[in-house]
Amino acid sequence: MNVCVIGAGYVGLTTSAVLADLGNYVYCVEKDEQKVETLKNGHCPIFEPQLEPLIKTHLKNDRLYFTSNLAKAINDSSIIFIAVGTPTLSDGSTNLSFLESVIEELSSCIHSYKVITTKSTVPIGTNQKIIDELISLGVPSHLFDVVSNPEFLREGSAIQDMLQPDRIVIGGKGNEPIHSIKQLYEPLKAPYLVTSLEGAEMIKYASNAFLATKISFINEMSKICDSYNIDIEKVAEGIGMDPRIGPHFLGAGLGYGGSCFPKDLKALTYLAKQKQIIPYLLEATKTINDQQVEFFIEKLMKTEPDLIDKKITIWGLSFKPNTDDIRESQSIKMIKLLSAKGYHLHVHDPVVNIPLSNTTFYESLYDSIEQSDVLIIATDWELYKQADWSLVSKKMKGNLLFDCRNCILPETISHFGLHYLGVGRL
Ligand SMILES: NC(=O)c1ccc[n+]([C@@H]2O[C@H](COP(=O)([O-])OP(=O)(O)OC[C@H]3O[C@@H](n4cnc5c(N)ncnc54)[C@H](O)[C@@H]3O)[C@@H](O)[C@H]2O)c1
Ligand SMILES: O=c1ccn([C@@H]2O[C@H](COP(=O)(O)OP(=O)(O)O[C@H]3O[C@H](CO)[C@@H](O)[C@H](O)[C@H]3O)[C@@H](O)[C@H]2O)c(=O)[nH]1
Repeated sequence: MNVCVIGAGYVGLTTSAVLADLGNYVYCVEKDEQKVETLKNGHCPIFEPQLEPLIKTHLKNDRLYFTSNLAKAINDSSIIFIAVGTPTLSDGSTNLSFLESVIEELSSCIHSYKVITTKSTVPIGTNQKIIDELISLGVPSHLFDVVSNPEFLREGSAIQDMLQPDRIVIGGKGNEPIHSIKQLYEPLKAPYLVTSLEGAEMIKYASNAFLATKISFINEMSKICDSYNIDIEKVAEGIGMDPRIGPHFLGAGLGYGGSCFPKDLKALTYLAKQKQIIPYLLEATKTINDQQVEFFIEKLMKTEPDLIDKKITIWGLSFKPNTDDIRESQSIKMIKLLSAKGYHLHVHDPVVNIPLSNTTFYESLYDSIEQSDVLIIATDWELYKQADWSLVSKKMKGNLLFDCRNCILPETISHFGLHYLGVGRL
């Protein structure tokens, strides 16, 4: 099949590479011409495991084209995916300006039947508005159908998530467009859930809200565990053994960041309030997450009150491991708060290197801890979990390891004379 994907971000690039891998011919249309040039040369502008090799393979075998020419891509494709950003506005509502310009551009390019498929996460009612807008811009209704096909990939494992989805949600009206999308994904052998446009939009928000709530729940439990000297990791394991709860997303730590949970929680809260519903649980989830970094800093200050003039090293800048995405990174929030308190920080990250005030960046993991008094792990990269603790303890001046992701076993480091501080951990 010939497919067009609009937007070469995390979702657009993964969708393009995977659809090419499934045997389709894919145009990936991106408005940023510099990005298009980078991609045409086989370089991926983002760090996402497995993505660059897949892009290179399908550029070579002519299944994947990068372009900024929307009209040609639309003319040659029967299915169009929209994967542009839908960021938050200051009142919590969603900035749909990228999507709106795509619809306007599309309206002048549709001359034969197209299935327009929204992968971007959009507020309830947006897909219906796309239909109304295209018609009002003069596109005959028999020349298109609109389908909502929300994306559930996680950064850091995007390719795997898209190749082996837990489910494929398709929202729409009529059999023909839904059948086309099912045909496209047929090789994935995933379970389908077919619903209305609005149902699919809501499933995406409810999924992210539920996962974020699970994280805030375990973070609240970890504070209670902390004050009663109970190991939260055992508690998470114990509750997770109940299949009604499940073991996933019970990792206590600095809280969630990234481009999705914070944004989608705000959007759903806004949507609820638009209908005079007070979303108590969503608000509590956000409040807990917002306080998490301050809670960790207080914990650090209680253990090590005299930190001024001491060398503090922080490992990890990205919002989670295996990505270079720093959107809403809790680690960066922590660095900014500590820096505002007058501390100078020494940081390392395997893929992110951005300028931050009062911060020295190190390329080398072990150089970053030379003569450090405190080492803070803010992102649970495998590299940090596998660190040479004997070397760490030799290089550091002090001995405090503050594990903000509970990703190191306390007994692993205690052999080397390091003092472990986690959350809800003995
Ligand atoms: N990042 C994720 O892990 C993830 C997962 C699931 C769903 N989503 C949702 O998918 C959507 C995209 O997210 P993302 O992280 O990939 O976004 P992103 O910001 O990384 O990328 C969006 C891309 O679209 C391009 N773009 C904007 N307007 C365009 C236009 N008119 N024509 C062509 N290109 C245009 C931008 O230049 C950018 O490269 C969002 O709605 C997001 O909520 C994201
Ligand atoms: O037990 C856990 C699991 C995750 N996190 C944090 O939660 C955030 C989000 O992690 P994750 O969900 O793995 O990454 P995302 O790439 O943001 O993926 C989420 O957001 C995407 C965009 O909507 C969805 O498609 C995915 O299904 C959804 O998991 C990160 O800061 C993690 O550190 C925790 O603190 N504890």
